[in-house]
Formats: sequence, structure tokens, C-alpha cells
Amino acid sequence: MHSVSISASASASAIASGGARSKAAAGRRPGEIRFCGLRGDALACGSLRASHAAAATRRAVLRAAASANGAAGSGDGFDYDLVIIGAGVGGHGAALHAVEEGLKTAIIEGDVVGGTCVNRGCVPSKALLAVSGRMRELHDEHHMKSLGLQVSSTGYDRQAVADHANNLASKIRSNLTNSMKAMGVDILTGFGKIVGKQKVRYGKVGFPEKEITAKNIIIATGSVPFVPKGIEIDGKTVFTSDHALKLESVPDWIAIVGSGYIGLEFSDVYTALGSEKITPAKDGKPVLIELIDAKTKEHKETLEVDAALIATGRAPFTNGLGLENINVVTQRGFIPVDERMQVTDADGNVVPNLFCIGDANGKLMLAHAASAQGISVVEQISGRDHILNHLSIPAACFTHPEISMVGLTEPQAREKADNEGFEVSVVKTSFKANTKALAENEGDGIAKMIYRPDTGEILGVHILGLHAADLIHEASNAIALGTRLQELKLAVHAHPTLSEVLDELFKAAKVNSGVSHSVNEPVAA
Ligand SMILES: Cc1cc2nc3c(=O)[nH]c(=O)nc-3n(C[C@H](O)[C@H](O)[C@H](O)COP(=O)(O)OP(=O)(O)OC[C@H]3O[C@@H](n4cnc5c(N)ncnc54)[C@H](O)[C@@H]3O)c2cc1C
Repeated sequence: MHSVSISASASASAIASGGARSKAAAGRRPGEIRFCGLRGDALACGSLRASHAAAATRRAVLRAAASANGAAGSGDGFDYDLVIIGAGVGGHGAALHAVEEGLKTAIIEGDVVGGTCVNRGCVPSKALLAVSGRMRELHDEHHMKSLGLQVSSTGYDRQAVADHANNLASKIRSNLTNSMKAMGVDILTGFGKIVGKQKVRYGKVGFPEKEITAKNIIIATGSVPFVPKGIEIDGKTVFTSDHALKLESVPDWIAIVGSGYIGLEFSDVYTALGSEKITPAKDGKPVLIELIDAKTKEHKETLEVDAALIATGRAPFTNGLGLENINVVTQRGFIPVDERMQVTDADGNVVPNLFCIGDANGKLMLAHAASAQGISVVEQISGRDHILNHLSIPAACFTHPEISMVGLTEPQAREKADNEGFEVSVVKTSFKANTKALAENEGDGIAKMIYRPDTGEILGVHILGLHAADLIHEASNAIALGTRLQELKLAVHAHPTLSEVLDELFKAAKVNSGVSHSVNEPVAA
């Protein structure tokens, strides 16, 4: 019998074309993929081989130019311009951008390419959520009836669902590996350790034998599940998201400990596949969960379940990296960085040519944030200063319905307004009047925007509803590009689309200043 003690606050979420093709194929060389598309008014065609060759030429020219400038490369006596430790999404994004910029690049990976997102995170979890979303719909008799559909029986093949998630992960993993190989990134296998400034060893954990020098190093070692002290993970009855994604079983009664996006998404998957929300039961189930009052530390309740998913957050994976060799001390395991992702040492000084991106720096533990930070760092290494605006990076939870957000929450915006002396306004709209949502029988949804009426600046947008994770990007682009509401009000949205929810928000905003130019004027050639 396993026993899991959690405080009550921590357990808040417990759940419970044919002719064209033959012409194009004529004269094709083996392995060549031809493609055609409209460029202006003309149909332009090319081939993948040719575009690879052009990219390789561009890389060679950039590399030569960089060496001539003394800016990079083996020309400087380093083995590499850039070595990246960790081939997750952050490392992968940085590596591809670096070779595009002509930097000689190696990436060291101790496990498999793709890291958490591809192998144990975003990718398999979204594959499971795609299945649970459909199951939820099929089981909703009222929803089906209102669409005029009759479903006589529903069921699923657990192994086939698990295979779907696993196959997707391996497909994306091989895409990532192939793209890096094709672009000329050296993929080095082993555990990487920094042994001095601009020096990395890699190989077996604890015994990294091969040493390489690098003008620049990016740490992109990611994170692992955080398990509170006292909880024993056996991988079968008490487990983390790493195990849950394999979907080896669907327990009848499961407790999900943790109400972050991982806990919420898994509660969606498990409930759709037939697990119950926990309720107190006394029939000798294998896992006991003790709820403790977070303030008084007093016992509140004991729950008995078949399994418990511990989704209490993520911890940075920075052990064994050799940070002590360069006077860097982690903060709660995270590697301290400045706004340019440059690592700072124990004395608060920037360590030259050393960067940390992604989950390991803890700024924003999301896949696209890791990639964006990697690209930002490569921009700097290539001589273009770049500071990423983290407030413009959206976050999403892929439950049914989805939740998404970008920028500030209303309390954060009000605090900023008080400190800086400006007004904030809030507008809300629902999905109830949105034709596309109603056609889908998904009118339950809301959207909210916090903005400055004096300037028309968007401070934050929050959406709960159908495809909220896709809808948020119009707002995040506006924040990133500094587009004002006066301009957004003049933009035209296709009908009927969910994007009209955002259009309504923009139009509902009362902005004091006008627009300085016509948004709908054709762009001059
Ligand atoms: C269940 C789940 C669902 C998620 N869903 C989403 C989502 O929908 N959207 C989203 O944006 N984010 C999601 N995330 C978060 C996302 O996976 C992470 O933010 C992202 O993977 C971080 O990327 P990274 O490159 O920093 O690190 P990782 O992807 O963790 O990659 C780090 C890599 O470094 C390697 N490594 C570590 N140390 C060393 C070393 N010393 N030497 C060599 N290699 C090393 C590791 O083996 C790993 O491959 C999810 C996470 C989980 C757990």
C-alpha cells in the first residue's frame, strides 16, 4: 500500500492532382522532391535538392565571412563556434538557426533527440488529448443529439491509443534528427559537462572522455518531473507524466495531484477514457492519499484510489553539468541568466559566451519559449543584439475546452498601472454569439482583454473556449509587434470564423486616440 501525503492546497485539482503530378515527375532525379507555388502572379517551381544545395552554399559563404571577420569558427582555434548541451526543442531550434547563420555547430545529447517536449511532453500528451477530445464528444449524448447524430456504441483500444502517441513522438523525433543532420549540425552522443570556460567534455555520465572547445556554449538541458519529498514513485500506481504518457493502464479511480496544466490535461485524458474523479472510498484500494490543511498542517481526509499521478511541477535538470568549474551557482536548481539569457556567475557577473535557454533557466517553462530563447541567443552570437519580450509569449492548456493567455492578468496590469500612473480598461466577450462556435455546438467560451485606453496598447488577453490555443496568436503578435487597438479595430476577420471573437474584443475597446494611417491601404510594392 502506497501512501501519499499532500497539503489540501496542493491537491486542489485532484480529479479526479494527377496531371500536374505526372508532368512534374518527368525528369526527376532519385530522391528529388519537386514543388510548385505562386510567387506573385507566376507559378514558380523548385526542388528540395536544389534548395538544400542553395542553403549549403549560403552556409559556406556565411561561415567564410564569419571566419574572415575573426568572428567565428575553427579559424579562431575553437573546434566549434557553438556547442549546445541538450537536444530538446530549445537546443534544436538554436542549432538550426546557428547553422543558417554559418556557425559551425555541435549539439550534445545524453538521451534521445527531442527532449521532454517530443518524447515525454507536448507531443505525446497532445496525441492523447486528441483522442480524449473525440471520446468526450462521442460520450456527450446531448451534444451528439443536437447535431443530429446518433452514436450507438463507443469504445477504445488502449494499446492503439498509446501507439498513436508513441508513433507521433518517434515520427517527430526522426524529423528533428534528420533536419539537424541535413543542415550540417554535428550530433554528439553522450552526457555533456562544462570543464572550463569554452571547454566541454562529453561521454558516459560521470566519465565524459571526449573534449571539445567552443567559442560559445548554450546550456539547454531542460527539466524533469518534480516530486515532493516523501512521495515514492513506482511508475505503476504512483507515477509522473513520464509514465502516464505510455498509457499502460487506465485506472478506475485516480487522484491527480497538482492543478497546473499537466495535471489538468491528464485529468481530461483520464476522465474521457473512463477514470472517475476521486471520491473517498474505503474498499482497500492500493494508494492512500492524505489531505493535510496547508496552513494548520492538520489531517483533513484520507482518500483511497487505484493510482495517483503526481503532477506537482517540473524541476530543472542541471545536475552534473560542471557549473562549479565556472563559478556558477544554481538558484533552486535553475541556472541564473540575464535578459539576454547570458549566464551570471556567483558574483553576479556575466560569464562571457555562456548562455542558458529553456526549462533549465526557469524563465518560462514552455517549448516555444525554449525555442524562441535559443533563436534570440543565436541572433546575439551572430552580432545582432536581441532581447526577447517574454510578455508576448502565449501559454495554453489543451483541455476541452482549451485555455490560453498572453501578457498580464488583470491584477498584474492594475498593479503596473498603479505603479506607473496610467488607466487600465477591461472588455469581455463570449463565444455565444459566434456563428462558427455555434455551428460546432461549442458556444460555451469567454474571452477577456486588458488594455490601456489612452494608448490602445494591449496588456493581456485570456481565452477559454474552442481552439483558444490557436486564437491567442493574434493578440500575442499584436503585443510583440506593438500593434495598437486603433489599428486592430480596422483589420477585417473572415466570417464565420472563431477569430471574430477577437475582432469583437478589439472593437469593444474604447480607445482615446485615433489611428495615424489607413490600415487597409495596399502595401506599396
Ligand atoms: C506532460 C507535458 C506536457 C507538456 N506540454 C507542453 C505543451 O503543450 N506546450 C508547451 O509549450 N510545452 C509543454 N510542455 C513543456 C515542454 O516540454 C518544455 O518546456 C520543453 O521541452 C523545454 O525544452 P528544453 O529544450 O528546455 O528542454 P528538454 O525538452 O527537456 O530537453 C533537454 C534535453 O537535454 C538533455 N540533457 C540534459 N542534460 C544533459 C547533459 N548534461 N548532456 C547532454 N544532454 C543533456 C535531455 O536528455 C533532453 O533531451 C510539456 C511538458 C510536459 C512534461
